[in-house]
Amino acid sequence: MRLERVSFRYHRRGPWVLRDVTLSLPRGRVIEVTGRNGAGKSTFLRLVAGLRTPRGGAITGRPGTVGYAPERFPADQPFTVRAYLTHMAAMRKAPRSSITTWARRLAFEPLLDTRLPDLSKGSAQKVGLAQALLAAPDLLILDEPFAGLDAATRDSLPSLMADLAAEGTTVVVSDHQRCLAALPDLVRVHIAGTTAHLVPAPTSDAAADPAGAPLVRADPPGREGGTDPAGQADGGGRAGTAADPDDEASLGSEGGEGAWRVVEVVVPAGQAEQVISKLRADGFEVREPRR
Ligand SMILES: Nc1ncnc2c1ncn2[C@@H]1O[C@H](COP(=O)(O)OP(=O)(O)OP(=O)(O)O)[C@@H](O)[C@H]1O
Repeated sequence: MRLERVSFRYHRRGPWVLRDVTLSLPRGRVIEVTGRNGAGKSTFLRLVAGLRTPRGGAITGRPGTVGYAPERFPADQPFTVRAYLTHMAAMRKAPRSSITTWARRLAFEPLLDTRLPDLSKGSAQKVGLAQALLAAPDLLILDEPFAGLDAATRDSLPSLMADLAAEGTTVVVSDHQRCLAALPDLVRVHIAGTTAHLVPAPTSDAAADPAGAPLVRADPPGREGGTDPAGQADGGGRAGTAADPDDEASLGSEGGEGAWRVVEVVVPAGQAEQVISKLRADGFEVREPRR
């Protein structure tokens, strides 16, 4: 997959989050995305996942099957874990057996008949991970997957990712805690000041420079708009829940592949919250019309 001069901001006149980012994400590797709070890690992941479209530049070579787990799993949905994953498996044409496979592997099988809102944060994270894994994605994108996990699951996750990468999946992971640092062959993308560098992992031979000499470097003109709106994030990870309803350009139809379309969905009032939760869980942007 390649990002070619990719630029993105959430609002037409807002500050750039990423500017002219050019880099390639190698297939079949685990790619760790690092950067300070508000640097743009989640934004980068949403762009890579195709949940947001670049304002400028293009992303090419995205594999066909993409799994995405947001930073916070939207657990406010009135389903049991089993019903939710069954729905997700059907949507992604994944075999139902994949539900048990991942429930066992991520150690939440006893919770399959628990309602999503009743899950602990860590268990909800596991369900979020499982839904991303159901369809055996070629591109797996995980936003801070280690947060809230118990030690056993946290420890097993890096090797799970390495196994998937060995089978050809490109695994892109944002990780504050550097839980992946010990993985051999780790590729690292560091985001700072509207740019993203592809850097050698500290364990790699090429990493003689501890700061990580950039292999490819974007050319950042600096964040426009002056202020860094850190803290205005949409609550973490749900694609596009905080877009400005006036900002049609936030649909990102210009530049990049896979333009978005706006469709209106009319549902019985009593089911609206349920449908909204479902759509958001599936990674779609939901905007409610102004009253
Ligand atoms: N939906 C949104 N609408 C407007 N601005 C947003 C939105 N989501 C994120 N931002 C802004 O984009 C910038 C990058 O945010 P992002 O969430 O990508 O950073 P991050 O590196 O993932 O942060 P953290 O480490 O805190 O999770 C921040 O300035 C943030 O306020």
